[in-house]
Amino acid sequence: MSAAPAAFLASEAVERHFPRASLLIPSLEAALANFSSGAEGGVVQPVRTVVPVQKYNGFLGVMPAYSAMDDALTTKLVTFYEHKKDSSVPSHQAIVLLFDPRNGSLKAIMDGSIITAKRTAAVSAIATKFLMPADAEVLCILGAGVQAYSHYEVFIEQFSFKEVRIWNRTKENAVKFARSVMGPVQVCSSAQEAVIGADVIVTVTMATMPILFGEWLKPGAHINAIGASRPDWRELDDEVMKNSVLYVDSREAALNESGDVILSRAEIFAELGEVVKGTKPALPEKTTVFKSLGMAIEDTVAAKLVYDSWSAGN
Ligand SMILES: NC(=O)C1=CN([C@@H]2O[C@H](COP(=O)(O)OP(=O)(O)OC[C@H]3O[C@@H](n4cnc5c(N)ncnc54)[C@H](O)[C@@H]3O)[C@@H](O)[C@H]2O)C=CC1
Ligand SMILES: O=C(O)C1=NCCCC1
Repeated sequence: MSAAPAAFLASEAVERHFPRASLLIPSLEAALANFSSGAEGGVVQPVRTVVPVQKYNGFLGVMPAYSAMDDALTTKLVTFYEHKKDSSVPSHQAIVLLFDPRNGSLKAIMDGSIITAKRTAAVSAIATKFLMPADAEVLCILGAGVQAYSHYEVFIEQFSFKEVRIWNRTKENAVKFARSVMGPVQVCSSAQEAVIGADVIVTVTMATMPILFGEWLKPGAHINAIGASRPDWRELDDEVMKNSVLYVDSREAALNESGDVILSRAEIFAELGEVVKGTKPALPEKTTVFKSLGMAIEDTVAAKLVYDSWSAGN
């Protein structure tokens, strides 16, 4: 007897079954809490394997995870390449494979790019809910790529900022961003101009050297640091790292993969999952950094949501 053929869910199907990042927030909060509960949480997730493709300035990441609570088993394959200006392909491309945990059969192959964009933004929204200052009014986004759009969408839905600012290395793309999203966005000519006075900052660039400097920060600001996922890459300078309370998605990943954490030697205060569980405090009155590396378990719960909706014929 052979297993039923795997379903293929292209990006249109994934988008249809996962139209808004916020749909995933409850399952992601549970997954983060389970991840930070050790064996009891039932999450098995090794630090991802990353294969450098040095000749072409690219990387292949392999991200497997199993969640006993969700009874879901996946692996994501993701490539990320330094974006060439004339490149017609996105800098990040991904697929997620969903297996039947009972027997190992492959159930679905699905586009992973939308999942990556939305689940990352949803996790940042969770961190922001806990860590942003009480009276946050100004949102600042540094970067204008895929993650900038997904973060904007969920942040605008979940919070009520009075002002949104964007800066991008290539101003043209910041202007394009401001023109294509729903609400008003102020395009800034420098990162400093965008950051000064901001309450919540999202760094979503492919920078390998700091683009956010501590001397610009408003005390009490919250930063979601999404880029710089290699041990020798930075988005934040030492002053940001040393003068903030540092939250991470995974301690193990941060100490292996994050140049901002490793090179600054900043002390990790808590995993976001510990805050969700209530075993570590959120300190929204302090200046806080959430250093996100991205976790396979986030893809697992997203893939399950998509597959369950698809197989129910929604
Ligand atoms: N933490 C997580 O879970 C995830 C993190 N990421 C990371 O988020 C970042 C953004 O990803 P995407 O939006 O998908 O990429 P993208 O290629 O769509 O956008 C990258 C942005 O960075 C800018 N940029 C490129 N080089 C730069 C530099 N040296 N200095 C300043 N800006 C620069 C580009 O102009 C562009 O606006 C990347 O670092 C990516 O690896 C991506 C997926 C998940
Ligand atoms: O979590 C992910 O997916 C990624 N994180 C860092 C960069 C590549 C994709």
